[in-house]
Amino acid sequence: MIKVNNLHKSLTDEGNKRHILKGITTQFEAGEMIGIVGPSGSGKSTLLRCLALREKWDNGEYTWDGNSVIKGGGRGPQKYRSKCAYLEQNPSLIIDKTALKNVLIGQAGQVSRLRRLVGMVRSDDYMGAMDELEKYGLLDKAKLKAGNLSGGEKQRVAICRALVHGAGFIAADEPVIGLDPKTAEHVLNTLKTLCKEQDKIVIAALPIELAEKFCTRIWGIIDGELRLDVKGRRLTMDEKRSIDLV
Ligand SMILES: Nc1ncnc2c1ncn2[C@@H]1O[C@H](COP(=O)(O)OP(=O)(O)OP(=O)(O)O)[C@@H](O)[C@H]1O
Repeated sequence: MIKVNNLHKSLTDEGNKRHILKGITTQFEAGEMIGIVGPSGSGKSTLLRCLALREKWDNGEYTWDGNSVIKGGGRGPQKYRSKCAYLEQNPSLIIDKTALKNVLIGQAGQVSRLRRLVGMVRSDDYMGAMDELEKYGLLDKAKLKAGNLSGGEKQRVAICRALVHGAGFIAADEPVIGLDPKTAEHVLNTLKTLCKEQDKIVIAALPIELAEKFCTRIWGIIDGELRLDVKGRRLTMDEKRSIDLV
């Protein structure tokens, strides 16, 4: 169980300090797939980056299975960052390295800088990476340079990379934007299966119709506040109105 209490985050834009997340309090647990919906600029990406320990918190408490990760500000220790993965709209793969190498090296933020720098790979890592790529139908792409993969393949390589390095929680920022509907469904089904069969936690910023279709829970965020927290289902007009989505 992950608990967030009173998360605050401000950002400075051209010298002006803006309060972006205003006291987010929530909790979530293994197996949940949560869709975050809300208008543009409401704070979805910032919340995801804070939850995945990719950005410093100004204030708030964060506990993971009862253990304190953040108390006050900061970004939390590496031990916890390695349990969190952050999937971006366009996965940050190293384009001139193979899919396999990308999986082995890991993502900055999740894997320690030293390990990425040294690029040390054990035979167990190699086998684990190949197993994971095979599970996601990417075995024949393992030796291809990441720059030559399609958008959906890149996103699945990023998911493999997260899992190989021990992610229990994946925060995904609009992971299917720009993908055709069939590929988008494939990526979202992959994430859904991870939650259902491997007890992972996925929290993803998604268009409302995809959140309704794929998620077990929906959060609605507006102006940095969590206004809606319901089971995954079609939202009513009143609920959509409450987060300015009609
Ligand atoms: N680095 C930054 N410096 C200053 N302000 C920022 C920074 N990043 C984001 N913001 C501001 O914080 C607010 C929330 O941004 P965020 O990207 O979290 O929203 P969002 O809901 O994900 O938006 P979208 O749906 O358009 O991606 C916006 O007003 C944005 O302009």
